[in-house]
This record gives sequence, C-alpha cells and structure tokens, in this order.
Amino acid sequence: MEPLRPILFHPHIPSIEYIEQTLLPDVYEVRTASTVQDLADAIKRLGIRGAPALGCAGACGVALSALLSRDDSLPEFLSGVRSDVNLLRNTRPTAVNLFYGIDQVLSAIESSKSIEEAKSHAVNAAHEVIEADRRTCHAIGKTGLSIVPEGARILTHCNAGALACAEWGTALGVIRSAHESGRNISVYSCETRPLLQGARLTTWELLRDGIDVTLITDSMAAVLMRKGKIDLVVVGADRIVSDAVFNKIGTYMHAVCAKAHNIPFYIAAPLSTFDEESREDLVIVEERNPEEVRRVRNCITGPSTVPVWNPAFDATPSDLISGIITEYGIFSLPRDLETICQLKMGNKVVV
Ligand SMILES: CSC[C@H]1O[C@H](OP(=O)(O)O)[C@H](O)[C@@H]1O
Repeated sequence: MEPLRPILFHPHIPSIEYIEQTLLPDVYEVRTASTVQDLADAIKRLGIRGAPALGCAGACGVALSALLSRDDSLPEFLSGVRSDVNLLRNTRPTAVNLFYGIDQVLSAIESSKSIEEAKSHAVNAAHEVIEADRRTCHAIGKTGLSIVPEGARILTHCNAGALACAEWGTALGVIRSAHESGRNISVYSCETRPLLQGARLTTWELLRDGIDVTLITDSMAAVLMRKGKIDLVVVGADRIVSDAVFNKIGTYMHAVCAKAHNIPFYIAAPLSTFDEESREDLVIVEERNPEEVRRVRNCITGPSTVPVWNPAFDATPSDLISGIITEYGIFSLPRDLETICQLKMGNKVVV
C-alpha cells in the first residue's frame, strides 16, 4: 500500500498538493494551493490539519511565498515573505508545529546573500521539514513499541495519523508499528465531536491498513474502560508545555477516566511539539465557529440560535500522563524538562 502523505510540495510549479480532509471518508479529493492565501484557507477549514502536518504546511507556505515573490531587492523580498507568512501565523493559534515549520524556513532564508539563494534555501528547508517529520513519525512508532503489550486494546481520540503528519502518524504511528511487529492489537477510535476526526479519518486510515478498529462515540469510552476492555490510551498532541499537554477537546476527559481505571495514558508527539518554556495558563486555545457544533455537514444537531462554546483543544495536566512517546524516547513532565531542552538545543543526551 502506498504510504499516505497528506501534503506534497511542488517547487517547480510552484504549488502545494494536499488531501482535502473535510471530505473524507466518503470523498478522497486532492487539491492544490497555488498561493499562501489558498493554503491559509485550507488550514482554517481543516482541509490540512494535525500538528506535524501544520508544521509541514507552514514550511511549504514560506517556500511558496518566496518562489512566488516578484520583488527584485533582497530586503523587499524578505519583508514580503514575512508579511505573506503572517496569513499562516493567524490561521490556528494552538498547534505549535505550525510556527515551528514557518520559523525553520524563515531562519533558513534570513542570511541569504541573494534572492535566488533565498529561494533555493527556502525549498531545501521546506523539504527537510517534511522529510524530518517522516523520519520522526517512524521513530516515534518504534519508541512506542515498548509500551504496547501483545493483544493490546488501544483507545485513541481524534486523528493523530498519517493525515496529521508528513506520513505514518504519531499515535497511529505507534499503532501501525505495533501492528507491523505482529502485536495483534485492536483499536477503539473515538468519533471526536464536533468535527469527527476519529470517526471520519482514524477509522478510514486503520481500515485502509487492515488494522482492527471499532468506532465509538466519545461518551462510550468510560464504560469500555470500566468493563476492562481498554488496556492503553494513546493520543497525539498539539502543544506540550511544562505542566500540561494540549490536544483535541475530549482528551482530558479520557485522561481522567484512564486514571480512574488505572489505565496507562500516553501522548505520542515529536520534539517539535514541545513548547517547554511555556505553561498551561499562557496558551491560546483556539475557539472555532459555533456552527460546527450546531450541524454536522447538512445535518442539524442543535437550534440555530443556541449559544455554543466550541474550544478545539483542552489541556491534560502532566500528572494524568503516563509518558510522552517521542523520537528520542519516552519522557515524563516535569521530570524530563531539562533533557528535552538539551535535545532541542541539539546537545547529545543519554536518554
Ligand atoms: C499528530 S497531532 C494531531 C492532533 O491534531 C489534531 O487537531 P486538529 O484535527 O484540530 O488539527 C488533534 O488534536 C490531534 O491529536
């Protein structure tokens, strides 16, 4: 089976090709972003989504802006790219990878001596962000094997799969690696109201890979835990700060239930999702359009005039988390904060 890659960068056109995720599972459509505005629109509607995939999109967006620039002086070129890229910065505030991807490419072009050199550095840096995420997701999958017992019944929430990354996935990367190693695992995918990433995307990905998956509503998770039907919870992350992990709304609920039933609760995420200098109370949690709760596609699920609260993420405090599975090893917060800082600075650390 071809690896699932939700975002591809074509510098020679230039354009960014992506799977339009709002249409899955029933419609598989590949679309093209030819401008930074096209890309920003796709991110806002979750056509492109998932923290690492947002990092890839941000990186490609900076490179696209550079390639499309018609400025003929280097200072104007650089300032034009920076202002263009603010369109991307203002799309979704919580997933730190978006800003990581943007900054990786911006820093690659800052020291360029010419516009041509800047364009070449931008393309190379964008490709490296994507390639690095591919390597990282497979490494996370491998690291995660140590916490997946034979025959594990794994609960996951939202979609932290290939569709949320350059390929393979983080939480689903652990699940894929366990499946490939013959661990005979099965998965319960929570639908993840209101946008149903679990129902629409995770089930689609796992069925495509022949992995045993059962779809449940978010409210069914607790009783499955109480019945002893769940051995492990593994989910993704959008931003990991010193005292908490931000992930799709509903994650905290599962973490509390897992604790109450003594079920291990793991986060799977790359080091690029850590924002270790920050803390829970400093993070902006994206609040989305109320219509997303009042209707699902053309099905009305609430009165058009009912007030709605629609935060896209919640925070799970570190004490509810058994471990954070990364490409370098499994960490716990706040104990391993210094190790994570050293690794992010590129220092060699014995993990
Ligand atoms: C591999 S991280 C995926 C992460 O991103 C999702 O959010 P969204 O669908 O709003 O982009 C969700 O929080 C997943 O855990």
